[in-house]
Order: sequence, then C-alpha cells, then structure tokens
Amino acid sequence: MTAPDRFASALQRKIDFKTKPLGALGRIETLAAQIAMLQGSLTPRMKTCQLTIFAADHGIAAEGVSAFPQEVTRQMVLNFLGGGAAASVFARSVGAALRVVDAGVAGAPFGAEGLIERRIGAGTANFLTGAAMTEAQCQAALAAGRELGADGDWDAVAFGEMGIANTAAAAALGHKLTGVGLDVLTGRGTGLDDAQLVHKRTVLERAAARTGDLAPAQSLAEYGGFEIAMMAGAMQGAAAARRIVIVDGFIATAAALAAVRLAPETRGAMVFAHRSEEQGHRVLLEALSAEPLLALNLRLGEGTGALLAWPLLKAAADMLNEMASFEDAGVTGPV
Ligand SMILES: Cc1cc2ncn([C@H]3O[C@H](COP(=O)(O)O)[C@@H](O)[C@H]3O)c2cc1C
Ligand SMILES: O=C(O)c1cccnc1
Repeated sequence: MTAPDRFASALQRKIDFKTKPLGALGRIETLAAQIAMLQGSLTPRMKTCQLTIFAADHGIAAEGVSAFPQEVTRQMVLNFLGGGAAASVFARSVGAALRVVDAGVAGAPFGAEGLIERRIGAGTANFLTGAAMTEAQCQAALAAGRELGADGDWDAVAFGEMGIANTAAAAALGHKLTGVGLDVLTGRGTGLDDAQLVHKRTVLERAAARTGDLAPAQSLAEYGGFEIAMMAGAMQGAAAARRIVIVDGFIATAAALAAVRLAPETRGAMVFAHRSEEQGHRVLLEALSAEPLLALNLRLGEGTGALLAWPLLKAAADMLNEMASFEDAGVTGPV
C-alpha cells in the first residue's frame, strides 16, 4: 500500500470504530474524512473560520437586469462594516471573523476604516457590448485573490460577494464554462418578475452571442466581475494553503467553477454549503459534482449560506477528535 492509501484506510478505520453503527453519521463522516485528508492529519484542527466578502459593480447593471439599483452595492459595503447585514449577523452567530474587500465598486474609493482596498477598477464594463474587463485586469484580480485567500491562519475560509447584477454575470460565466443554456442559468436574482426575467435572459443571450467558445480565463474576463475573479483567486490561494473553502450560493459557485477550471487541484478543498433558490445553481453544482450540505431556500449571497454551514465542519472535526471508539467506551460492536 502507498502512504496515501495507508492514511486513507487508517482514517476510515478511525471513523468506523466510533461508537455508532457503520456510516450512521452520513455526510458528517465524509466531511470529517475530507478535512482530515486535506490537512493530512487524523486529528485535524477545525476551530476558526473567516468570511471574506468581495464587493464590486457590474456594467451590465445598466441593462436593467437587477431589481435593485447599482448604488446598493456601495451602501451594502457600509452595512457590512457597520455590522448590520445578514452576513454580519450570521458571522457573529456562528463565531466567524468577517472582512470586506472592495474589489471594484463603482465611483470613488471609500476610504472607509476597516475596508480592504483591492480595487481593480470602478466597476466592470458592460459585457453586452464588449469584454467586462481586460485580461490584465482579470489576472490582477486573480492574483490579489490568491494572496488574500492564503493569508492568515484560518482552519476554514468562506467567501461571499456583493455586487448588483452579479447573478447576470455569474449566469453568463456559467454558460461559457459549462455550455448549459441561459434558459436554465438565468434566474430572478434579487427578485425579478416574469417579464423582467425574460428581458434578463434576452440580454444575456445577446451578450453570449458576441463570443464563441472561450478558455476559462477568457470567459472570466469577458463575462465575470472583479469580485467573482478575486473570489476565484482566493479559492485557489486558500486551497493551495490546504485550507477548507466553504462555497456559498450561485455566484460563489460560478467563481468556484472558474477556479477549478483554471486549477483543478482546488476542488479537493471545497465544501459546498447550500443549494440556493437561484435557478441556475443546481447545474453549476452538477458541473462540479458537488452535493451541497443544506437547502434552506436562501437567495441572498454575501456568504450567508457558507456561514450557516460552518458549524457542521466544526462538528465533523470534533467527531473525529473527541468521539469515543467502541474500545475506548467499552461498547459492544455489531453481532
Ligand atoms: C439589499 C440587498 C442586499 C444584498 N446582499 C446580497 N445581495 C445579492 O444580490 C445581488 C445579486 O442579485 P442581482 O443580480 O439581481 O442584482 C448581489 O449583490 C448579491 O450578493 C443583495 C441584494 C440586495 C438588494
Ligand atoms: O445564490 C446566491 O448567491 C444569490 C442568489 C440571489 C441573489 N444573490 C445571490
């Protein structure tokens, strides 16, 4: 047996000899195994989690593809910093740290205390008529993300996003990366009605027709956003540091798909938190062979679903580290 095989079988034995019927802790067992494999330890550490929210604006917002105006991106950044957003509240609830990165919000830099400034531009260009960003901007966003994903000493990291119209960008990006139709990938985002949904899909179909088959990095530059590209880089950086990456909803999963297409080894660090209500999420998860942990009818983003999944990761590692074996506890095994 090779060393990795020996490790994997020792790990499976450790899980199987806990005081429970074989496999009775279901997904918590596979989660524990994933954490242990990633850290290369039978006693993995899973005590700390940080959420990073990447904020940026989107030129495609000018086409009326969101139910909300662009200025909400900037206003929500201040709400995150003030502690009043859903992500701020859930971070406190589950004991996760929170930081906010300006990846390219429209207008002038904030100059706000506590905000991390990594602005690639003042919002992307409108991808209906041309590329959202240059290849150089895309590479700069990925590089900034890789650095942010690798810093600190967190056991798990979660990534959230804020950017009005970014479900449109994520749908277009997902379409180019998977070839799945925009009829499937276009969703209601912040709450479009039926007519607005048809309009959004029409805009995205016209935008997608501008280009043919694209390589992953080109797809990201043509249709992505600064926050999406920076999040993809952060996922790569965190995975390279052998840190668990908790993937949030539709937009985060589009970023995860881009990250995996660019660097397939990133996939092993990823845990998929939840299935979003955004209709395209299911196919993006399938493209990653991902089975999310939760289904709570969330459709918010910000990293809210990722935060709610964090306690499950902690519990999985605690199970491996603290739960008694049949031998330890003097419990009789199966007949
Ligand atoms: C107040 C408010 C808070 C949010 N927090 C996250 N989003 C979410 O909604 C946006 C995506 O939806 P769409 O593509 O339809 O614009 C993103 O900013 C996302 O994070 C929010 C949206 C709003 C309005
Ligand atoms: O799933 C998400 O991330 C999502 C869905 C709708 C709006 N904003 C984000």
